[in-house]
Amino acid sequence: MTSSTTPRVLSIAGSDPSGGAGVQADLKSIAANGGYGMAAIAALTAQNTVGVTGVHVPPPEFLRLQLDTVADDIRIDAVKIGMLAEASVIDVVADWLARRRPPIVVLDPVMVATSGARLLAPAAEDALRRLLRHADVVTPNLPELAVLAGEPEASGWNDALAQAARLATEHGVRVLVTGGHLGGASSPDALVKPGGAITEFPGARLETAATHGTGCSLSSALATRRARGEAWEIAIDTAKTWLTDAMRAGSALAVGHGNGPVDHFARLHDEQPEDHAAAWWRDCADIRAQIDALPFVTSLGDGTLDRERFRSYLAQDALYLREYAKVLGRASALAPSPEEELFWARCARGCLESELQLHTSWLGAERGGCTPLSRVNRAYLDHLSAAGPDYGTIVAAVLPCFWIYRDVGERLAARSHPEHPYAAWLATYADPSFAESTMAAIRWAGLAATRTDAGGRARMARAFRLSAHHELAFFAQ
Ligand SMILES: Nc1ncnc2c1ncn2[C@@H]1O[C@H](COP(=O)(O)OP(=O)(O)O)[C@@H](O)[C@H]1O
Ligand SMILES: Cc1ncc(COP(=O)(O)OP(=O)(O)O)c(N)n1
Repeated sequence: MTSSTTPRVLSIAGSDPSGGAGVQADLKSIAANGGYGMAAIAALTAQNTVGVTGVHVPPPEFLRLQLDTVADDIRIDAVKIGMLAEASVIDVVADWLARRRPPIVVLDPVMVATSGARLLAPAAEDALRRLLRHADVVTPNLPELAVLAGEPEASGWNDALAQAARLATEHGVRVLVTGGHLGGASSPDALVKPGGAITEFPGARLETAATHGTGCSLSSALATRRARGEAWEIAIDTAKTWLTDAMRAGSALAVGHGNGPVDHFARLHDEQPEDHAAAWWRDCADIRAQIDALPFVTSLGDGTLDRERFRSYLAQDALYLREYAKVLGRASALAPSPEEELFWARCARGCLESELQLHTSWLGAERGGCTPLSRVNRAYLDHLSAAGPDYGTIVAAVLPCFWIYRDVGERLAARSHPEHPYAAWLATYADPSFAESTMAAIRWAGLAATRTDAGGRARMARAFRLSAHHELAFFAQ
């Protein structure tokens, strides 16, 4: 059997037949954030967007059977725990975690629905506190935080942070306190660690009724993103940004008459990673047309390019690649997931190998020193080194080098023939592994655009276009 990089995420929670909260929301959230979702049902509710009309708790032993049966067959990378309803159910989950704990456990301590209905028996609150020691992160809203801490509800955000710090330290668990129940213009969240270290995630409050299941959706997105290798702080940031987009799009779903669901797949409708990259590509069509028309490119294609001119291009290319590799190294260091980290690191290595190859096969043995860096090359490299400081802007800035080189190279390679004076060089453009790397770089840069906000996307678009300008100047020098 082959192994997959798609994390398998199990929700242990209650069912919401209206699809906005509970396991139904969890499964959508897990899928929308790049995981494979599974669900063991701890309780059933009869509810809609207006309220809860009933709760039914199946025998806890049947939950134990669901959990063991799934774990007997499937590697579980992360668990998200939601509504557990009663102490006997919580005890089954605690016992299962003690026996077969998956590496990541996110606990959403569901107690009361927005509509006011109780989803946890008051007598089960102690059992839920005992479950905290099995979790990596617990994600209470303000009323839930107060119950877990055994204190009155916090009167403001600073009060909530202090309460979360006490809870985190007492139980040795990270607390992601969510600010949806705060009044005012903002809806911040904060990660509070045992010992009291706080990382805040600011957020503007949206004026929307699409708030049903926000806590469920956030906690399962967080479990999924962490299982994809993002550090806790990055995973919270990306999950919250995703949820905000899903909430914003929720009202357009027009589901129900009360507090409607979020649109978990809002990005599927209107924001594919490829869409961003395609827009940047379209936006530099004028620059690409100028590159195609350059004497250097046309004469390389028809074989009339002057030898010295070609050699000087290769010498600048070699100098460029050494510095470009360092920028790719920065992208790797800032990458939010291990896959991206590895990808950019491999590209950096590939550049250094190509630079070496240029010397061994085309330029002669000596590296550096002989050919001075041209003014045009310096300007391009300065632009790349100054890109950032965020990951998205750096990967947008490095992308045109992949993409334009691949695009121009494809057409040049097609003009080659056995007698072509540059046939050996044109053959390097047809390397399928470079085509694959280019596709992957486009995908990762596009994904970075979906993770950031409008300002970040504008910076990425500018960085891409500016790099395309430098590509033009590089070919023209
Ligand atoms: N009106 C809103 N605008 C923006 N974000 C919100 C809003 N309401 C809730 N959120 C966010 O949704 C997530 C869940 O929040 P919260 O309402 O505190 O939990 P729960 O749904 O468990 O009651 C948090 O990230 C919170 O900041
Ligand atoms: C079955 C089920 N589980 C959990 C909830 C509560 O959802 P949550 O996201 O915490 O908040 P609201 O939907 O109540 O705003 C639920 N309603 N049903």
